[in-house]
Amino acid sequence: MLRAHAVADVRAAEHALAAGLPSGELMRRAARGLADALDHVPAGEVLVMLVGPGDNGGDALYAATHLLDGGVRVDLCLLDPDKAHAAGLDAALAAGAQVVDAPSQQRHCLDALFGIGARPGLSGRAAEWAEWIAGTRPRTVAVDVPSGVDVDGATLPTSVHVTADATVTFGTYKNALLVGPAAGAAGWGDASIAQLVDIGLGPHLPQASVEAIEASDGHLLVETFAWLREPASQKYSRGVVGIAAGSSQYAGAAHLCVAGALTGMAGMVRFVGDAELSRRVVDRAPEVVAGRGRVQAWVVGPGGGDDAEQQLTAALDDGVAVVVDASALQHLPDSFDVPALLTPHAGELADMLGTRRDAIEAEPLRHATAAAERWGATVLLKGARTLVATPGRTTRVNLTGSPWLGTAGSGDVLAGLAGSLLASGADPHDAGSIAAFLHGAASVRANRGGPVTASAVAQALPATLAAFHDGELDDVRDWRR
Ligand SMILES: NC(=O)C1=CN([C@@H]2O[C@H](COP(=O)(O)OP(=O)(O)OC[C@H]3O[C@@H](n4cnc5c(N)ncnc54)[C@H](OP(=O)(O)O)[C@@H]3O)[C@@H](O)[C@H]2O)[C@@H](O)CC1
Ligand SMILES: Nc1ncnc2c1ncn2[C@@H]1O[C@H](COP(=O)(O)OP(=O)(O)O)[C@@H](O)[C@H]1O
Repeated sequence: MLRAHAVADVRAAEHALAAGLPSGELMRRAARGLADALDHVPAGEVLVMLVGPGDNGGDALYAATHLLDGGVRVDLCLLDPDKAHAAGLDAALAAGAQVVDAPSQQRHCLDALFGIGARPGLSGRAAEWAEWIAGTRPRTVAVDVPSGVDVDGATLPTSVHVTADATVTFGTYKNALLVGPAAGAAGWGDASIAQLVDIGLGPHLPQASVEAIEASDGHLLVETFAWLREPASQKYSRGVVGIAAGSSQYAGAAHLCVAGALTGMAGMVRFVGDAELSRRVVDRAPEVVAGRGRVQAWVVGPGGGDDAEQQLTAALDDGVAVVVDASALQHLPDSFDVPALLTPHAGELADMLGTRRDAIEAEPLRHATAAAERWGATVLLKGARTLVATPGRTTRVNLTGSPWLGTAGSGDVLAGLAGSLLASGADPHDAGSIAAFLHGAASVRANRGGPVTASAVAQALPATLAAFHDGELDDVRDWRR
């Protein structure tokens, strides 16, 4: 599991660690790691460092000494020369760095304006320099976090911020490096995710503020699904998932939701719907059993028509876990007596909370968490960085997939898959986050770097699940801006 921590927790851990170390040791470790991460800058090339007034600037100044040793030329733009880290500046100047007024033609840039001490938004010369980066597009690495973003809230300011090509962070990830929209400024392009320099904070860090499942976390499956440890498992001990999806207008949603459910962990899929749709679903997927019966979880709403409300009421009356998707989200009860996983996209969450879609997209972490508290349920907010929030649990962010996954019907596959995991013994938090992980991973494996259909994602899911279980997944993270 990859973990991010809140700024206050990072600071507390830093103090605890630093107390047992020689003065300045943590900054030395950070600077060494930062210099190593800048090995793409060739000897003889000029790197311009934008240096702020705090320790973030200090990291860069000490890193400059290593880079200068290796033959890189370093220009320093000091935001406030009187406040720059004094010992770091002396060391950088002694090693051969030169101070310049402003960045100009350099092709490599280091953003060391502000780190975790940052207030969101830039003004004055910091803003001018961020605009220079945006206009000139040198290859830019941010130190710890891109300057100007909201580090804990993972939002972008209305004013200017730095957009980096990559970020080198220290000790642990920060929310803004994993969660959108801020993570977009940290360079979730080529580098895909910030590079983490281990400075020894680990033993001093408390519970994470945000976490992400990784390709190496296949053990989660065995931990979550008890029947996997039981050779005598049969279809009913694996669990039965009921699907109430599709309508005359959106018949495809029924097929896609069923396809997602069939690829999950459950032993059987039931489908309820009108007679004609049921016949078509079973024609396409003869494994499916049509009609009501005992299930361990329901999926209600994908492509649902006018009867979504009645289907949700019937599912809730069953007293088993439920995935509530799409049109069923318009008929939520005030609270849930059963384990519930709500799977809105930003527009649907906006309707649920009585706000606008752009407000959700600007602050997905806050809104997903607020909705989870409001309904006492797990909220899986779909998007480029899908979030899974549950009261009392560490919010999970999904890092797999690519923008190609934003294709009609892929949400229906996800809802079916999540329902299957729920029926098979996962709680809503694990069901939602493991489903989002597998769904994104399957889309990349189905066609890395190109378009996928929702059906192709469903087809890729079984082998993706097996590879995850066996610890054989390749890199399935978002791979391109
Ligand atoms: N934690 C760790 O384990 C380790 C941390 N390390 C490093 O330390 C970094 C944190 O350093 P830091 O605390 O000195 O804060 P930093 O972000 O450099 O800047 C604070 C200064 O900037 C100012 N300022 C802020 N925002 C502003 C804005 N928008 N516009 C204008 N001004 C603004 C702010 O002003 P104030 O808010 O006080 O008015 C203050 O003067 C951390 O990110 C990492 O790189 C490593 O060395 C090793 C281990
Ligand atoms: N830019 C993106 N990168 C990765 N995944 C994305 C992106 N955009 C959308 N997705 C994913 O695609 C799926 C779309 O679901 P949804 O909006 O419900 O579509 P539909 O209703 O057509 O099924 C979600 O799983 C979402 O997280």
